[in-house]
Amino acid sequence: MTGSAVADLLLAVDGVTVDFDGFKALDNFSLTLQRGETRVVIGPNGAGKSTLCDTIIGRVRATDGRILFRGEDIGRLPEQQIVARGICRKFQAPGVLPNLSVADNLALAARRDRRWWKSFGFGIPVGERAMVEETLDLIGLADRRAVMAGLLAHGEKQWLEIGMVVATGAELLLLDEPTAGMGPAETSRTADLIRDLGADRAVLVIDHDMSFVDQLAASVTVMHQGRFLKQGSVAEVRADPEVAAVYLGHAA
Ligand SMILES: Nc1ncnc2c1ncn2[C@@H]1O[C@H](COP(=O)(O)OP(=O)(O)OP(=O)(O)O)[C@@H](O)[C@H]1O
Repeated sequence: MTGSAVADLLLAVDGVTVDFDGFKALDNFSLTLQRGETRVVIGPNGAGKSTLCDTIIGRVRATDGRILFRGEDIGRLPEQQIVARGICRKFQAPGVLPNLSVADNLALAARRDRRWWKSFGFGIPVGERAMVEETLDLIGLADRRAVMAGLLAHGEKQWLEIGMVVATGAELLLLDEPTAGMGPAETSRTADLIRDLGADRAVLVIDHDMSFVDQLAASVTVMHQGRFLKQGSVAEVRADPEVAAVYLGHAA
């Protein structure tokens, strides 16, 4: 590996096993992500995709193996410290605050001082305000900034939540089924948004929707029974008979 490739290595999941009382939800699983890379993780139900995200964010502990973020072993850190290091996860269900405006939801996410209730009434610091403006443009909701988040359409709520992950300043974004419940037009806009998330971050996406995965045009990792099965382009993965047997066969 060249020096710059090492410098750009953001995440290394290295031989991780998660053993739930003898059942291996992850089994010697490895994956690396460079800065600027988007990776989609697919696999049939129970393949271990959520457990992978849970383990990266510190909700589940690896029984074996290491998780390195920017070279630091984060495998034993509590979740808040992992988030403070620059990893943020968006869950499938939207988690926006419905009675706050779009801009205020982003402002909360952008807060460096997490004791936001102490300072929320005293205005938003300049750097955080800039982050809110940047994120509003990125997620295409600038003209909806004053709308209460609870009044947004389903797709808009999902984009706001992706924006909230971005506004934390995280370098590694974990997106769990960002297109859940969306129609084709919203799905396609979500693919555009994720592609736009920028060269400075890394994005790990879990999704079942192959048309969305196609549109993302990102590298795909296929998991099966907690193990790495294949990695390649969507076309390579689609053409792979082993993948067809374990994943596409189930999905059809
Ligand atoms: N806390 C737990 N205790 C025991 N088994 C668990 C636990 N969490 C997950 N598992 C099991 O580990 C396996 C992997 O689950 P996981 O949710 O990571 O799969 P997944 O690929 O995300 O599946 P899906 O696509 O259905 O969400 C499953 O068989 C699941 O039942």
